[in-house]
Amino acid sequence: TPASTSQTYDYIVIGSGAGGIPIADRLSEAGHSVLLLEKGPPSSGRWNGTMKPAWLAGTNLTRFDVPGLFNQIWADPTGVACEDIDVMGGCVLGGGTAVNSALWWKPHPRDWDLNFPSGWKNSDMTKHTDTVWSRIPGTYIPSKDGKLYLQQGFDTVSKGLDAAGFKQLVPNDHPDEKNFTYGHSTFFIENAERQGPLATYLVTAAKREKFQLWTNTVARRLVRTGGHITGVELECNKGGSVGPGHSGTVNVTPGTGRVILSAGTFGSAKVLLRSGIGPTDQLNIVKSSATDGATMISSDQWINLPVGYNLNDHVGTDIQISHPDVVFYDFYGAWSNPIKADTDAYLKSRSGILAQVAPNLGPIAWQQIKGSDGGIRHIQWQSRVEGRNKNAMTITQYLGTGTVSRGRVVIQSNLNTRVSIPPYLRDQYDKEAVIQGIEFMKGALSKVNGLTWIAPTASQNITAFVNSIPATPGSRGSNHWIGSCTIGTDDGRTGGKAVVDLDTKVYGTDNLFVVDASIFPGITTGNPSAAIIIAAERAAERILALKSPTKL
Ligand SMILES: Cc1cc2nc3c(=O)[nH]c(=O)nc-3n(C[C@H](O)[C@H](O)[C@H](O)COP(=O)(O)OP(=O)(O)OC[C@H]3O[C@@H](n4cnc5c(N)ncnc54)[C@H](O)[C@@H]3O)c2cc1C
Repeated sequence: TPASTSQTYDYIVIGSGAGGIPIADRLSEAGHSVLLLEKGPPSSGRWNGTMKPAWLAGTNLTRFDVPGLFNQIWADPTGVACEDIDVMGGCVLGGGTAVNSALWWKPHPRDWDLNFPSGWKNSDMTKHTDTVWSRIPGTYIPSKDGKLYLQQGFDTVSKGLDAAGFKQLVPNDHPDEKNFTYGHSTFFIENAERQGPLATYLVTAAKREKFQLWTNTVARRLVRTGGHITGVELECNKGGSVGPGHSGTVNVTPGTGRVILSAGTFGSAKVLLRSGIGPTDQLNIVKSSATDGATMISSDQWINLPVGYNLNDHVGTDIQISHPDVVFYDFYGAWSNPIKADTDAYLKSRSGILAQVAPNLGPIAWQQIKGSDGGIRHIQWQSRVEGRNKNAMTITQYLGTGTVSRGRVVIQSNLNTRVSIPPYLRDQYDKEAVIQGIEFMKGALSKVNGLTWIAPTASQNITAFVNSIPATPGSRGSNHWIGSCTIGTDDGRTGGKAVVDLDTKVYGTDNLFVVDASIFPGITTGNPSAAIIIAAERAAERILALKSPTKL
C-alpha cells in the first residue's frame, strides 16, 4: 500500500525490537500520534504470526511463543533472521525479543555507572528499572505447574560452583551481587509463553487510536533538509511478497514531528549511512552504490559522525564438560517429531519441558576478574545441556562489562552491513580475563565426581585453548551487539566518539533520535534486552521533556 502523503505523525519509530516497542508505547501514551515501522513480518500469535510446527496448528501460538522452540532460529532462520547483516539477528515484529532465549536480567549497577555518561547512571535508571519490572517481572520457573524439568545439568554444575564458594541466589533479587554468585536462569516468560515487549508495551500502544504499526515495511532512508528530518522513504519488503507492507514516503508532523531510529545496532547504522550521516568513507560507498548512489542526499549535506565504530558484543568462549548424570532433551526434535506427552502437557496445562527455553539452561554464574591492567571485567557463565555427546553440557563464558576491545561495522556496495573489525580480544587484558576465568572454572568443576572435560581437554593448556578459537563473530559471537551510534557528550562531528547526545538526539540534527542497543557505550554484565528496554524508558522521558524543535 502506498503511504498516504497527507497523513503525518508526531513520531515515526523505525524498528520494533527491544528499543522500538517500548519507546513507541511511551510516546503514544503521552498523547502523540506514533507510527511504528517494522521491516519484518508479524511473529507471535497475538500479532497474527503464522510460523509454527504442525502440533501448534489450530492454536493461536507460533514458534515465537513457545519457549521450547527457541532453537528453531538456528535450524531454520529463513524469513526470520535479518538478511542484510552477517551475524544473527531477528528481523520480525519484536526484533531480537521475538527470537531470543528470553533471558531477563536486572542490570548490575556497574552496567550504567561504568559505561554510561552523566544522566544515565544507575541512580538515574532505578525508577525505570522498577517500571520495566512492574510490566515484565520474569520468572525462573516457566512451567505453570511450578516445577523445573530435567535439572540434572543444573545440579551437576552447581556442585562445582558450591565447592568453589559461589553463593546461590535469585539473581534478579540481588542485581548488584554478581561476583561469586549463581542462580537459575530467569526468563521473560509468563503463562509459559514468551512475553516481553510484544505482550506488554505493544499491547497498550495498539489500543490507542493515534498509534499505528506497519509490518513488512522497510525504512529505506530519511528525507531531510540539513539537520531536519521531514519524512521516511519506505520500501515494501521484498516487493510485498512476504505480506502486506507500505511503500512511498511517510512524513512527520511539519515543524514538530520527530523520527526515532530503533533498528538495532546494525539497522540504525545502516539507515543513518543511507541518509548521509556517518564517516565519509562509508557515505562514499553508499554514493557509489547501484541502489542509492544516484538519489543519495548531496555531499554538502552530509553529517560526519563516527557511525559504526565502538561496536561491541560479549566475548563468547565455550567450554564443554560431560557427566553421566546429565540428561539431554532433543528440543530440535520438538519441531517435527515431538514427544506427545510433552506437547500435551504444554497445550493442555502450559506445563512441562517445552515451557522451558531450549536447550535447557543450567546455572548462570557470575564472577569479576581483576586484570593486571587494574581493570575489573565481569564474566557471566551460561550453561546449557547440549554438546558433543548425550551427557554433555556447554558452558559459555561471556566476558562483559569492563572489556576494552571494540570493533567496527561497515556498509558494503550492496548496502548490506558487515562486521569489518570483530570486537573480540583485541586487548591483551581482555584475553587475560578470559584465560583466568576458564582456569578458575576448570578448577571448580574438576571437583565434581565423574565429570570429564571435552573442551578444553583435561590436559590442554588454557592459553593455547583460548588462542585456538578464532576471534570472529562465528566463533565468539554472543548475539548481544551494541555500539555503532554511541551516546555521549563528546560530539562525534568534532573528533569525539558520540553519535547521539544525552537526549539520544543525533548530533547535527534537530529531530532525529536513536533508541536501541546501538547507543550503549559498553557491554552489560548479562544478556542485554532488559537494559535496552530500561534505556528506552529513560530516552522516552528525556525526549518527551524536549521542546520542539530543539536547537542544533
Ligand atoms: C539468537 C539471539 C538470542 C539472544 N538471546 C538473548 C537473551 O536470552 N536475553 C537477552 O537479553 N538478549 C538476548 N539477545 C539479544 C537481544 O535480543 C538484543 O540485544 C535486542 O533485541 C536488541 O534490541 P534493539 O532494539 O537494539 O534491536 P532489535 O531487537 O534487533 O530490533 C531491531 C528491529 O528493527 C527492525 N529493522 C531493522 N532495520 C529496519 C528498517 N530499515 N526499517 C524497518 N525496520 C527495521 C528489525 O527487523 C528489528 O525488528 C539475543 C539475540 C539473538 C539474535
